[in-house]
Amino acid sequence: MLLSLRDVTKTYPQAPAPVLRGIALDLAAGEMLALTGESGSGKSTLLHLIGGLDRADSGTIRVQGTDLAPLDDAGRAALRRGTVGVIFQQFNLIPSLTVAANIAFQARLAGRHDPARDAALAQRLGLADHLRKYPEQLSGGQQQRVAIARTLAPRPALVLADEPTGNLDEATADSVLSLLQELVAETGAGLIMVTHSERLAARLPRRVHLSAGQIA
Ligand SMILES: Nc1ncnc2c1ncn2[C@@H]1O[C@H](COP(=O)(O)OP(=O)(O)OP(=O)(O)O)[C@@H](O)[C@H]1O
Repeated sequence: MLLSLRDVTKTYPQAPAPVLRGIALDLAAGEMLALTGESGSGKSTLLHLIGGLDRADSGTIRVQGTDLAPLDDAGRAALRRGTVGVIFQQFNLIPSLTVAANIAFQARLAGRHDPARDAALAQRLGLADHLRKYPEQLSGGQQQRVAIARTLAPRPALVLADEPTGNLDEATADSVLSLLQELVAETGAGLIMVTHSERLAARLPRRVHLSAGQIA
């Protein structure tokens, strides 16, 4: 199993109640899942735990069989460099780097930089004519396509996307999600995408709905 969660619980310090309770979830390689739920239901928190950006209080999270609980910060960072790729709503590109250098960034950190892979991704994502530009010179849709290329370049086994099209208009969101799905499918990775949009959730084969910190 690519991803396996059992009885995962999380309470933020000073919070009156747990934000996640008894979460169990399996995701197989190649599976794509939409994570929905109302604002504050714990979607981003769950994604952060899976990506090793934060720690669960109890329960187990395994990525490709590796339990995240005993990993130190370096171990978690290594997981995000190579195995788990994260795409954010705000793109999070590095403003001082060109598009080409942004695309290469993650794979370089992972020691897996492959210029041919970068070129192929740039071509597929319609970025080939923008490689020498800087992020601020691109539209939102173009910036998110750069972020997708950066995340997919090292061939992560699991892609986590937190409202990846939340800052884009409907038509741009549709085309960016199509590209993301196609490219993830080609690598056989798993995908978990947080979305508020019924329309976008319906495009993924599987949906998990969070309600008040539990899977409904
Ligand atoms: N770092 C934090 N410290 C304390 N409380 C937090 C923290 N991050 C989130 N929370 C709280 O945890 C709950 C769940 O937040 P989370 O961001 O996971 O929800 P969400 O479902 O992703 O919401 P949204 O759809 O609005 O992004 C909320 O009540 C939020 O206020």
